[in-house]
Amino acid sequence: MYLTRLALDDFRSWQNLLIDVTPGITVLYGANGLGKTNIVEAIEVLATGTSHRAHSTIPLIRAGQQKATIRANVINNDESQTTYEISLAAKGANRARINGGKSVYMRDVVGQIPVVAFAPDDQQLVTQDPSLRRSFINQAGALLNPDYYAILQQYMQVAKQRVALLKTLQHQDEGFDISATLQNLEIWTGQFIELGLRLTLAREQIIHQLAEPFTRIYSRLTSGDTSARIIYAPSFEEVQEQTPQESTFQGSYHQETVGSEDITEHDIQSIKANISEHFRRIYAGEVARGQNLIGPHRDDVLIELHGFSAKEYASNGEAWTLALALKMALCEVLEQQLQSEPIIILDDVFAQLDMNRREQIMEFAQQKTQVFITMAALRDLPDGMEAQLIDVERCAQEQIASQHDEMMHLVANMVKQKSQEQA
Ligand SMILES: Nc1ncnc2c1ncn2[C@@H]1O[C@H](COP(=O)(O)OP(=O)(O)OP(=O)(O)O)[C@@H](O)[C@H]1O
Repeated sequence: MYLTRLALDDFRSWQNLLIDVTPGITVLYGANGLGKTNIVEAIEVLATGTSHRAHSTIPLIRAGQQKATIRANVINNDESQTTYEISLAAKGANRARINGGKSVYMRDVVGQIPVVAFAPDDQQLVTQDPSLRRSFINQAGALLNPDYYAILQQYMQVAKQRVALLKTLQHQDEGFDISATLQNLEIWTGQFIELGLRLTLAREQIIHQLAEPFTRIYSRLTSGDTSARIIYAPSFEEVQEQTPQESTFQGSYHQETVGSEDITEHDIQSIKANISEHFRRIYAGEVARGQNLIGPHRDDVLIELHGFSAKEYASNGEAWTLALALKMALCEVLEQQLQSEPIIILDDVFAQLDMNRREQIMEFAQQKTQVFITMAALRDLPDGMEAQLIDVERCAQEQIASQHDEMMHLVANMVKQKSQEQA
């Protein structure tokens, strides 16, 4: 699968952009701040519904506008063509279209185009706080599990409603009859557990799929270090109790982790009952803080090296290689599951990485059907690499020229209207 055309309207810095691309390597080059990352970020958002550098839709929409549109023509494995389009709204629901048809949900488009992006700050996946690892697992989930994105959206919605109710309870005056609000909270808590558990089990399955290739690829990148592990750490500890994945912190590690497909209906009912019980214990604290104190929005993925937490112990170089192995593991799992190579994005990786890592990433990417590379200066292009070159400064100038034309057209129309009114 590969892209042949990308069109953006009011996405980040781009009022309008239209680029035609070919399979193989496409290099987007130009000075800092021209909008190169914005272009590849649009591909990532179209593929996964999210961006690794934005937590909401607002920053993705051009400043002062209400809506951003990303459109791409894709050639599928059977050589047919599909046009995918998503519209991100500053207010209200985001929408999507396939082949210019009727408006559909974002979830109908998300996951259709397999894309994995590599960036120099990927090592933060290992060293920084859990929200980055949750973003990674959400993107992986959107690509690997057709239900994942919809479950995540519903969970976030219910989590928001539940917080609103907790805050209402927090601010009730003494003597106020709170029984109706409590009843309401009970209903939302039930839904929160239901959706939260589905999300937790989906995430567990994704980490289960990634675990073996991650360890193997890390070993290959480091010429034989087999100690790298990823372990899912769900906020709903009740799931882990039911499906233990041993960490090397506590002793010997079992290569065979438990996937969510091994969990029976009986297990699920018992996990739900235990989570409900947990909520009863923390309920007063939730009201006091006005927050959902447990749930997948507090999950983490532990990354270990030599039995220690990589977040605390890994060197910069090790952290970068761990992150690289994680992204490459996702590519491998996607490839096996979809029988098609994912599209690869290498965002500004060449200028900032040492020669060894540049070579590792290039060797990997050069075998893929389509690769997008952004770079400030063409001199960073590895010697002998054949690529389609896109001058982003020229794209930006064309955009300014078309804005100018549009403005002149508007002014001309206004003058015409005025003179007609006077006549
Ligand atoms: N929502 C937005 N509306 C308007 N402009 C935006 C928006 N979001 C980002 N920008 C602008 O986009 C520009 C950055 O674009 P981008 O990150 O793609 O640059 P780049 O070409 O990749 O640069 P570098 O080589 O430094 O990484 C900045 O000037 C920023 O102000």
